[in-house]
Amino acid sequence: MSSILLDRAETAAGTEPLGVTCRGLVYIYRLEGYDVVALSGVDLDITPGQSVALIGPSGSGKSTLLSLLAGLLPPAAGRLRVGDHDLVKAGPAELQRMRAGDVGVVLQGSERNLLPYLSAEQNVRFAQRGAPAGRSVPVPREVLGLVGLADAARRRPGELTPGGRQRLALAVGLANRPGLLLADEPTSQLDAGARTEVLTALADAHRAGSTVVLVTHDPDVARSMERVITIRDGRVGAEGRRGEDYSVLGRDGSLHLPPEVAEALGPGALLRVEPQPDGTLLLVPVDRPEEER
Ligand SMILES: Nc1ncnc2c1ncn2[C@@H]1O[C@H](COP(=O)(O)OP(=O)(O)OP(=O)(O)O)[C@@H](O)[C@H]1O
Repeated sequence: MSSILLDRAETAAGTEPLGVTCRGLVYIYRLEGYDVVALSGVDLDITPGQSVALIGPSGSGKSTLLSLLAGLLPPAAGRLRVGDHDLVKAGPAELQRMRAGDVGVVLQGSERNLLPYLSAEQNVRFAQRGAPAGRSVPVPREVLGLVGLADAARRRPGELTPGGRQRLALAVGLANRPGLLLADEPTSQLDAGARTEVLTALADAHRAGSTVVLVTHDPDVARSMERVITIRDGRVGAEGRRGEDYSVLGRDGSLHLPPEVAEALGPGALLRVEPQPDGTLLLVPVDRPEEER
């Protein structure tokens, strides 16, 4: 797959990779009669240029977090910065400008990102029409080349394979050379070959200078990212880096154990915490006193 945008020095102003800072981020869906707390205090830093997978059980808050990063949902509490944008203070005009230039969003399901009656090239051009004044955008065929669709510029989404459509959705997300690319389940419902195509396109986009954050249920896709963040019960519960797993201490002092460990111990298990001379911590399960059983 080709490689326009590969030289960061050549990228235009505003296309530097963007970082993300979340502090105590809360989001609540307010329904008639009751509230659903989807995010309950997310603390997360993503440095510019990182590639990050958000994984976790269904309903844990991954898509909600991605929507907040995209400025599509407003935080109920906490702090959220994407590059220079303070998403707590930003008004609708700034959020729209951000999505039109700095942040590319690929929604779940390729068809939600594409206009079916336009060719691949026209879809990319359509996404470029909102680019901020002064932003130099690549010609659509170059963006298509980045996702391996240089030869499909005249085809409509319906004439592409499922993997091709998903790569076109990525091209639309990359149309304005965003510093942050957000993608929700970009490989779901694809066969192994198409999944590899999409992963290659994502890797090329990452190398070209975008920070990449994606939501996935696919462990192979997650492993292809530099960091794997596990969202549990609306907050960051664990993190994986270079094949090593870490638990993350919550701001309320709570600690999620790996699910298989938590399941083996059972809820309410009593653990003695023993700091070790080498700086590690030992958690020792102990029996509850007779009178508590
Ligand atoms: N539009 C909505 N209205 C009300 N509640 C919602 C809405 N969208 C999500 N939720 C609830 O918010 C919580 C988090 O949902 P979210 O979709 O962010 O989780 P997820 O980890 O992305 O799940 P999945 O992996 O199934 O997509 C869940 O309890 C869900 O039921």
